[in-house]
Parts: sequence; structure tokens; C-alpha cells
Amino acid sequence: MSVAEAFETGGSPVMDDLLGKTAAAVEAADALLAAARTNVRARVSEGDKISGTLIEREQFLAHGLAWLATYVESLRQMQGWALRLKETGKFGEIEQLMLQAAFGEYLSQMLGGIPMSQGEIVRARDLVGEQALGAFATPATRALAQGGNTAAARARIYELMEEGSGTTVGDAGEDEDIAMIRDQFRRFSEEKVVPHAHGWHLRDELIPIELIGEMSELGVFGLTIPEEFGGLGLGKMAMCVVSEELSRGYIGVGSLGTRSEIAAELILSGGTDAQKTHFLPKLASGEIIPTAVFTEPNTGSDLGSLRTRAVREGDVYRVTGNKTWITHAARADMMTLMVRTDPGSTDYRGLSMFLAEKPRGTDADPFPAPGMSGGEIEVLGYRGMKEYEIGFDGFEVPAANLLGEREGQGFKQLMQTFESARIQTAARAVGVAQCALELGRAYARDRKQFGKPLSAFPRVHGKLAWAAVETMIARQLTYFSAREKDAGRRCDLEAGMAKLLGARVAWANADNALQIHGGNGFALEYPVSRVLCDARILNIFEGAAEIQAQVIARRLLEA
Ligand SMILES: Cc1cc2nc3c(=O)[nH]c(=O)nc-3n(C[C@H](O)[C@H](O)[C@H](O)COP(=O)(O)OP(=O)(O)OC[C@H]3O[C@@H](n4cnc5c(N)ncnc54)[C@H](O)[C@@H]3O)c2cc1C
Repeated sequence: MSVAEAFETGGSPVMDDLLGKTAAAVEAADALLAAARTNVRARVSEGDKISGTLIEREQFLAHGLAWLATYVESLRQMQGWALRLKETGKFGEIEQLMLQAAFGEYLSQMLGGIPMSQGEIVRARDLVGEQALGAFATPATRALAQGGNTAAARARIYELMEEGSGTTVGDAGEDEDIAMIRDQFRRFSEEKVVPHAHGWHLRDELIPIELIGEMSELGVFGLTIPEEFGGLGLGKMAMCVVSEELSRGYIGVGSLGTRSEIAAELILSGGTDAQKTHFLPKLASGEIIPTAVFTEPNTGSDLGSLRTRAVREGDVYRVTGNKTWITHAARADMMTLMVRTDPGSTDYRGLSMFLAEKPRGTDADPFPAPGMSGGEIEVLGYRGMKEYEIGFDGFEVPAANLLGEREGQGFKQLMQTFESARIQTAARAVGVAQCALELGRAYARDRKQFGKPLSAFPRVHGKLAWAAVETMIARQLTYFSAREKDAGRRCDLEAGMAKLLGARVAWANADNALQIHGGNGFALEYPVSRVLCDARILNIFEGAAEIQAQVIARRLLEA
């Protein structure tokens, strides 16, 4: 029995005048968002000012607004993607169906309820009231919501997926240079990462230093560092496809560049000339492996209140306090270390950032530096670099290593890196989402039950088709923020949305891919068990989902 017969799809379920309908739906979605903004703003305002206290009291609604805005931006970006593909003659049947399913599902959720997490559904009627919701039900939104993400559309997407040979499901729409970079890193990932990732995870090993050497030679750590400082001088779009393809192989490998990206951004935007000349070429070449040292046992999301302190004594600062959850700390050569230099302060204004050098440690002696101690935290997933708690007791940092040689700027300097870090994390999430999709696909194709491959069942191929669609949505939102960043435009809002959505999609894909594996998915032996654990972290670090939604909501309400 052929795949087509199994699914009994008949002709293509692409809707008539699809692009006309989707264009009209974007307009209606914008109007719904405007109504929600007005409504939520009224709920959280005191006089003509937005009140932090009221936003917190109405957190569910405010975060719902952030999710609604994320959906609206997702649809706009999918529409833009489709129009660009059409212009270049690449808007084929699978891309049309993916567009239609994306609109169908997201519009339905906007009408019915958007899941901010499992069991936390924000309802449009609470965000805008019945009247605006009624106005949202235009002929285009109704047609797409009813006819977009149908079982027939999902079946046909799956069928085309299985016939296709591209590296992503559907054309991702990158330009030629970016597609070449993607292909190069996809090959690298397939050859050097995929065969070993699960073993590294199961044995809880550090990713081999030789692999880091090979990645250095490919320029991974200096991708976005300007050429004058030894980097490749590429944009964030390149960073996205590299992060995506490496994370598709293993999130640990795709995350090796994260701390280099943060350190380089910090130094480029806040460093002195001497700091730029000293650190950037070594970061770009991979000679220096950096680690990001911000979180403390009592201070995670509320980073501005951290307490580790640095006291100046002549030409040095002495650091005392405790940090935790520090990734790749033992093997790192340099810490971007945020501490309190103003002992009289309790908020972000008293914080400073140091570029603190340290010797490389080993498993036996992770922190062989005077005034520094600590140990590994055992974790579910996101292994390969290991996480550590660190105690500082008079650890010495030269005063010349204070970023920008200015105290009190640490939090502001860190905020300037948030856009890039969130774009990179969103790209990692897309890579993990793609990995889960591929694992689920391969299993569904091979495993037979009731005399058929699992993929013959609508609940199985439907999951895979939707995973492909939603991965593309997260990807397009991520690429959009990267393009905005590359164009020099502010994109904290878009980058936050891409991270927020990407993390949810990666988790959903991993969960569904594991479900398709049945009992075997629960066996450590199967890579999908690792991918589930790896996907889980994306909603926690780089701004937990609630913090991300809070930041997005504030920006939407204050604009
Ligand atoms: C694997 C891993 C690697 C990490 N790597 C690093 C690293 O290299 N360097 C580093 O500095 N840090 C790192 N972190 C720390 C990470 O950034 C923090 O875990 C994260 O910021 C959340 O802080 P927290 O864990 O203290 O959670 P908390 O701040 O205690 O929050 C717990 C939960 O409460 C909820 N919550 C918190 N505040 C609010 C709010 N205002 N409104 C609504 N809900 C809220 C959220 O659901 C949140 O997940 C890592 C963490 C992990 C798990």
C-alpha cells in the first residue's frame, strides 16, 4: 500500500486564494491585538501610567497579551516568508500547506485559547471581550480557522515531507550564502556530532576538546565578531543557521558558542579598546573558552538583586560570594562575572561586570585558582559542558578587567547582549525542535503496528506534520529577529517572542516524538529520551517563559 493510499488524501487540500485569505487574516489579527492592548492597558494603568503592581496582579492577562502578540507576529512572518518564496518561484505545495496549517491552527487558538504552558490557556474573550472577538471572525479568519489545519492538510504535508529531500521540511527561504553555511554545518553535525551525542549524554561527558578545536577552525566562535578582531564578521542570520544545525545534532554542541557570543557582545558594546584587542581575537579563535557567571543560589530571574560582591583593593578587586548554574565553568578560561561593587545598593544600579581570567580546571580539580572552589551539579539534560556551583572567597580580579573600566554599568551592559543571546537561544530551540521531528519521523516510518507503519495513523502523521509546521513558524520568527538585528534595528521584542515560542515548540516536538516512540521512547537507549530532557531547559534559561512574557508584555503596554 502506498503512502497516498494509506492516507486517502485524493487531490491537494490547498485552499483557494490562500495568500489573499492569509493577508486579510493578518489584518484582522492586528486589529485583535490592538483591541487586546487597549483592554489590558486599561486594566493595568493608574491614571495615564502603566503600573508594575497592576501588571503583576493581572499577570495572566498581561502574559496572555504577550502570547497573542507572539502569534500575530508569527503569522505576519509566515506571510512574509510565503510572499518571498512566491517571488522566487519556490512557493510549492508543501509550503502552501504549511502556511495554511499555520494560519488555521494559530487563528483557531486565537479564537479559542492560546496555551501559555500545559494547562494555562489564555482566552481571547478575556483579553478583548466578546465584541472585538466577534469582529475578528471575518470571512478570511473563519475560512482559515475551519479549513486550514485539517486532517487532510496534515496528511498531505506528511506525504510531501516523506517525498522531499530538503534539509528542512519546506523551503526555509534563506539566501544562497546562508543556505551554503547551513549545508556546511549540517554535514559537520551529521558526521561529527550526531553519532556521538547520545554517548556523551549518557556518560555525562564533556564534549571532546578536539571537537571544539575543529569548530574553532570552522570559525564558530568568531562568527559575528568583526574581522578587525579576528572574527568572520558575519551577521546574526549566519549565527542562527549555525546554531540551529549544531543544536539539531546536539544542544550541547549548539550551545558551545553561546557564552562566546555573550562575552563578545559585552566586550564589543562595553569594553575599552585594550579589552577589545586583548580578548576578542582569542574569543574568535576559540583560544579562550568563556563562561557566563550571573546566577546565584538566591537570585535567578531577579538578577538585579544579586549579592556576590567585589571590593577594590589598589589595583585589584576581591570577589566574595556564591554563584550557581554556571555552564562550562570548569573548562573555561574567562568569566563574564557580574557582581555588586556598590555595597550600599540593593538593585541593578550597584552591579558591575568583570572579564575575569581563570585557569582551566579538570574533573578532579574543577577550580584550581586561589579564592575559588565549587563542584558539578548533576542534571537531566543539556549535558556536554556541565553546570557548576562556584564559591568565591577573596578571588582576585585586576581592576583593568572591569568591563569598560566603569563600575555600576554591569546590568545595563548585560541587557545590551539580551537581543543576540535570545536570538541564539531561539535558533538552538529550532534546532532541537527539528531534531525531535526527525527522530519521530524515522521511528514512525520503521515501526509497524496493526500491520501498518505507525505513520499511517492520522494521530501519528498529524503530529509530525504539525511539528514540521510549527518548527517553521518558530524558525521564521527567529530569522526575522536576526534580520532586524543585522539591519541595526531594535529587536528585543521580536527576539523575546522568538525565544518564547521556540522553547514551547521544541518541548512540544520532543514530547510528541517521544510519544510516537511508545515505550521505547522511555528507554535511555533511544536518543529521543535525551532530546526530551534537552528540550526542557529552553523554557528555563535565558529568561524563563514567564519572565520572557513579562518583558514582552511591558514593552507592548508601554509603547
Ligand atoms: C542547565 C542550566 C544552565 C544554566 N546556565 C547558566 C549559566 O551559564 N550562567 C548563569 O548565570 N546562569 C545559568 N543558568 C541559570 C538560569 O539562568 C536560571 O535558572 C534562570 O534565570 C531562572 O532562575 P532560577 O532558576 O533561580 O529560577 P527562579 O527565578 O527562582 O524562578 C523559578 C520559576 O518561577 C517562575 N517565576 C519567577 N519569577 C516570576 C515572575 N516574576 N512572574 C511569574 N513567574 C515567575 C518561573 O516559572 C520560573 O521558572 C542555568 C540554568 C540551568 C538549569
